[in-house]
Parts: sequence; C-alpha cells; structure tokens
Amino acid sequence: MSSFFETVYKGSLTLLTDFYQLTMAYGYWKSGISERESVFHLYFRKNPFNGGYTLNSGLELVIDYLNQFKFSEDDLCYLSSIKDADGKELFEKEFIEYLKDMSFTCNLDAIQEGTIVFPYEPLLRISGPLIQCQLLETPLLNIINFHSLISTKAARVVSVAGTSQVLEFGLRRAQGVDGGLSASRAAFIGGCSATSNTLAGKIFNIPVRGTHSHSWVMAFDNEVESFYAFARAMPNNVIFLVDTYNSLEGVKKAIEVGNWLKTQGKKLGGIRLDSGDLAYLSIEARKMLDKSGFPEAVIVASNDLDENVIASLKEQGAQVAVWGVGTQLVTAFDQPALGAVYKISAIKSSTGHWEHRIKLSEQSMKISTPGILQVRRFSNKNLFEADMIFDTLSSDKIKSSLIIDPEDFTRFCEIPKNCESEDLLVPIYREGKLIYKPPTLNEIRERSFTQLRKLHASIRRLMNPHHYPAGLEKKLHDYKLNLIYKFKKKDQHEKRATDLNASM
Ligand SMILES: Nc1ncnc2c1ncn2[C@@H]1O[C@H](COP(=O)(O)OP(=O)(O)OP(=O)(O)O)[C@@H](O)[C@H]1O
Ligand SMILES: O=P(O)(O)OC[C@H]1O[C@H](OP(=O)(O)OP(=O)(O)O)[C@H](O)[C@@H]1O
Ligand SMILES: O=C(O)c1cccnc1
Repeated sequence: MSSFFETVYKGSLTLLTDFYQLTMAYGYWKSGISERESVFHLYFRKNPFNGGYTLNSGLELVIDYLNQFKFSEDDLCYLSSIKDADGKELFEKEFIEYLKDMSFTCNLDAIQEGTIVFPYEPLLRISGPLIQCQLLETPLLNIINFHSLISTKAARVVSVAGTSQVLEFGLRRAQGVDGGLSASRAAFIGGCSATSNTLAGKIFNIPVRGTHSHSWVMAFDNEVESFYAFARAMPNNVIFLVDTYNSLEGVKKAIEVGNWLKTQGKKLGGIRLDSGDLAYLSIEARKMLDKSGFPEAVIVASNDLDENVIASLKEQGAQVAVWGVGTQLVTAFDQPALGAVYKISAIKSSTGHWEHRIKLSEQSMKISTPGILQVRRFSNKNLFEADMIFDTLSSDKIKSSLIIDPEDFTRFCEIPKNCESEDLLVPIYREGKLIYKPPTLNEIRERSFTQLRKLHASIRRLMNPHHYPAGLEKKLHDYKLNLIYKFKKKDQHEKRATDLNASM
C-alpha cells in the first residue's frame, strides 16, 4: 500500500494532536523530565453496540503515522507564532529547536489488526521518552478509536449476512474525507467484500463495486430505455436499480433487457432494490427472475440497512444475495465512538527504577491499571477461553490462574487447565525502528474471520451476548487494589489533618 497519510495529506501530520499535549510537552521539557522513560497503554472500557466483542484495527495507519512523525519547518514556524496572554511567544526558541531534532524513538507493542479484543486490554503499549508518548496520545486514539469501531460494526453486519455479501456504500454520508477513507478500510477488515469508495480502492487495494443510481434512470425518457443504455455501455456489469418508479414493474423491465442481453451472449447480473418492503419485494422479484430463466441474477438490497434490519429481513425470508450498507455502517450510527483512552501506567524514577502509576476515580471502570501490561489469551480446541491481563514488571512468570474482572472484583474465573496460550501484544517498534512487517489487508481480513470463528456463538450474538472472561491476573489485581487503598488511606489521613488544623 502507498502511505495513506502521504497520499491524502501531503504535509506533516505531527501537529494532529490536542494543543494541551504541546503545552504539557513544553512543561516536561522545562521541568527536565521530557526524556524520562514512561509507559502508556491505549484501551477501551466497553464493547461497542452493546456487543460481546470488539474487532481491533488501525495498526497499519498507526505505523504510517509514526513513520512520518517529525516536526516540519512549517509546523515549527506555526508553533513559534503562538503567543501567550502577554503577547509573548508561548514556546521558547530552545524548545522549538528541541522539537526540531525530535524523531520517534519509542518502543511500540500492539495487538495485531483483525484480532478480537475485550475491554481493558491494552491495544497499544508505548514506552519511551515521556514527551513523545504524551504527544502521541491524541493521534493514536484518533486512529484506533474510529478504525476498531467501524471494523466491529462491519463484523456485526457481515455476521448476520451469513453467506450473502456485504458491500460498503457509505462514502457520501461518512464523517468527512478521512472518515470515508478510514471507514472503507476498517469495514473491509470487518468482512465487507468491496467498497463503492474508489479512492479507498486505489489506496488500500480494496475491491470496488457499483450499480447505478436513480439519476441514471431519470436521465432517460423512460426506465426501460435507461436499462438498455446501461446494458449496451457495460454488458458485463449489469445490475439494474429497479425502484425508481415501481419496483416490481422495474423487475419486469430488467427481465426484458436481460432477455436481450442473452441474445448478445451476455448475462443479467441482477437487480437492486432500494426502498419499500425489502422482504416482500425480494421474494417476489426472486420468483419473477427464476420463472423467467434468470436464477443466477442476484438481488442487491440497500436502504438504511444495519445488522438488525438485515437480521429481521433474513428472518422474513428475504431473497437477498448482496447487501449494500452505507450510513449506518460508516458512521457507526448507534454508537459514534468507541471511547478508548490512553493512560500512563509506569515511569522510571531518577534512579532508574520503574514506578507504577494509577489514575483513581469514584467510578471503578475509570481507575487505570498500573504496570507494563501484556495480554495472554488462552484457547482450547480452537475456541477462545479467557484472556489474562498481567504486569510484566512483577508477574512475568504467571503463577495464578485466577482472573478478576477489572470493574467488579466479585466476578472472577479460573483459566481452564490444558489451554494453549498466546501473548497478544507483539513488538512493532524498538527504539523507533520498525521491526514488524504489516500483513496485507486481505491477510488482516482473513485473520478477522478466523478470530471470529474462535469466539463462542453466545459471545458473538447481537442481543445480550455472554460476557467473555477477560480480566486482571490475581497478582496484578491485588497490587492495584493495594495501591488504591494506599492512596485512599493517604487521602483520608490528609483530609483528617486538614480538618484538625481548621478546627484549631
Ligand atoms: N420487511 C422489512 N422489515 C424490516 N425493515 C424493513 C423491511 N423492509 C424495509 N425495511 C427497512 O425499513 C426502513 C424504512 O423503509 P421504507 O420502506 O420506509 O423506505 P423508505 O425510506 O420510506 O423508502 P424511500 O427510500 O422510498 O424513502 C429502512 O431501513 C429499510 O431498510
Ligand atoms: O442507505 P445507505 O445504507 O446509506 O446506503 C447507501 C444509499 O445511498 C444511495 O442512496 P441515495 O443517496 O441515492 O439516497 P436515497 O436512495 O435515500 O434517496 C443508495 O441508493 C443507498 O440507499
Ligand atoms: O453502487 C451502488 O449501488 C451505490 C453506491 C453508493 C451508494 N449507494 C449505492
């Protein structure tokens, strides 16, 4: 693949970050800790769409982003021009010089694209100079949040479609240019067969497909004339949109032109239904096509489809071989963000020792997990059994087989015996050097299919899925709990001391 960011955005994307990352970067530099080694994790807290799983994607774009990570002259010029409240330059010249020399020197470990993942599992683990890890928070979240969300949505749609194909038709209603391009790639990873987005086809090598629109039909004096014209222009790609005036009348005209195509040694590819009762119309259209000698002509359906409508249509016996899915898929209509976060979890002290870091919250789901984390997946007879999140700082050799839900410690489970295991975070960069060969998009898509097959059907189902056991290894859980107690106790102590002082 040609570099996505180079192709679409010609300049540097290093400033594609929240401004506070730059003010913090400046602060770290002024405090002399910008090069302090630190560890950050990117993870989400809840599977999207009330589903039982998430399909991870976006790593190749992360790599693409990191490969171009460098402040350009233009970027530095812009930063130099930013003034503070007194009208003075916000960033000192020496800091700008420091940024000029900065290049990506971190280690990155990541869960591969097309892998099924669960809440609280680090999808990315980045370690290196504090300032770099901090600046990268926003772009990494931007890429992974959207990509994984759309891949998951696509996987849900594709799973209900079963043996029928899903085409991604979303570009016209996607969230801007990049929203459209990224969605096409993510949707392909999630199992869509092709996209209508031609630029995505070119950049990512995704198959492109298309029928025709209502305006084609309306540009001619009548429907049948428009069908003849289309068949003459493109005899090997004939799928007629039949609902411009009356769907079943449209099918009759498609059959008429199909008969003419036969005389030319060509085939009617199919028809597309885009309004009305898609179950009834597809069943009727199928009967008409079969009776007229076109059993191979496919019925494409579109019109604001999502996984729930498709599931209902299938239940009603809809005779649809290809689903065209746009708006609902590329905008993740029912949940517009995955909500992944990026938190620091360890930092090296001035004496060179790793220190754990934890973010506290009244909400247990918002308490971060300290350490340098890894995820171990246990499988049995080709079925995923459980995932264990553990701290490589303290528990590289895992002893306990107990995992505890990060949100609710009353929920725990024992990893079944005799499971195979695999560590999900794999090395991507070492000291800024890319050491990972990204798979092709087709390989990633295949991985998604294989992974989904290894997920029990009860976890895959759309409604009220089962909870997959993914939790903290006991030692890590205990350590986290101790840290929380320690902080809370200290907090209470300090509060009591302040209250005492106030009452004196
Ligand atoms: N048999 C069906 N069961 C459930 N949902 C359906 C069925 N047929 C169509 N739908 C879905 O119902 C929604 C609305 O369909 P409707 O027939 O109202 O189309 P429409 O949008 O009014 O048509 P038009 O595109 O002409 O405006 C769409 O999301 C469509 O996919
Ligand atoms: O419905 P989606 O899942 O987004 O799929 C893409 C839609 O885009 C086209 O519609 P068009 O822009 O012509 O609008 P209309 O058919 O709703 O009038 C096409 O006919 C589909 O209905
Ligand atoms: O090719 C199609 O049928 C198509 C493409 C984009 C949006 N709706 C339909």
